[in-house]
Amino acid sequence: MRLSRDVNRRVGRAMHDYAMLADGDRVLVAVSGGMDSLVLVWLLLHWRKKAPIDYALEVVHVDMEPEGEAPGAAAIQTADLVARFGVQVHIVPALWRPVLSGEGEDARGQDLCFQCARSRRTQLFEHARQTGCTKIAFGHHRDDIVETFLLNLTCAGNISTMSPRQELFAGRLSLIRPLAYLDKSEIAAIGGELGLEPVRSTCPLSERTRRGEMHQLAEHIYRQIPGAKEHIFAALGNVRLQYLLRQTGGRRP
Ligand SMILES: Nc1ncnc2c1ncn2[C@@H]1O[C@H](COP(=O)(O)OP(=O)(O)OP(=O)(O)O)[C@@H](O)[C@H]1O
Repeated sequence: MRLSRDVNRRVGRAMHDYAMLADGDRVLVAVSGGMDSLVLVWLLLHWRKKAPIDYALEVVHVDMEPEGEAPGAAAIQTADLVARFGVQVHIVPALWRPVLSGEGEDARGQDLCFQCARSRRTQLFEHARQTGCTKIAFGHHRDDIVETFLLNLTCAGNISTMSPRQELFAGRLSLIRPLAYLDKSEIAAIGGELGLEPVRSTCPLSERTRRGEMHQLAEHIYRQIPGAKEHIFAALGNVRLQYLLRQTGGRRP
């Protein structure tokens, strides 16, 4: 299958703007079984065929519901889908799994989504270290980047988002997001053309998270203001620090 010229150009621009891949890289690709990360695996394989550089891919799924020592149903489905691209998935059983005791919080009142994502990331970092991968590719896209910005703005009181490339551990590990310039709908269209049926999330909280609320808010803004998504995304790279609240009274925050 071929990508449209526009999609191809934006993937290339994201890769280039953030120097995402280099010759000889070993890249861990984090695949959840959702459409975005499945398309990501396909895209990185497709890109390698025509790029002037070569890189190795280690595709990893953190199994949130293992059946004892064996992989769970969602992990098996994910591995089967990725096997269609001729690639094997390494299934890693989750070290930490949420125990629900109410509205998305554990017995100590901590946010389960946050803990779950943090634990999964830690496992992915460790797997990258063990397999000699210096980059981890995630399936986040432009909608995720805008919605994270809205989340941080409205719920955490800061102006930030997830960067298309983020350096960790003094540069020993980079997180990359090659789909950063694509919309979720464009990724779904690619997945549809590839005949992919994503694995349904079995997380009981997936429908009622703060992120879900940010998605609704973003959709509302886009309906009211044409071009708002493009403007918000552009604004994240066009910060006018002198027009923010920078106290100059000598007081340290
Ligand atoms: N269980 C998992 N194992 C490995 N990687 C994961 C897992 N869950 C999420 N990820 C990675 O984190 C990214 C963001 O996860 P998130 O939960 O927001 O997305 P998703 O809706 O579950 O799936 P997708 O982004 O694949 O459609 C995914 O694109 C994927 O790269």
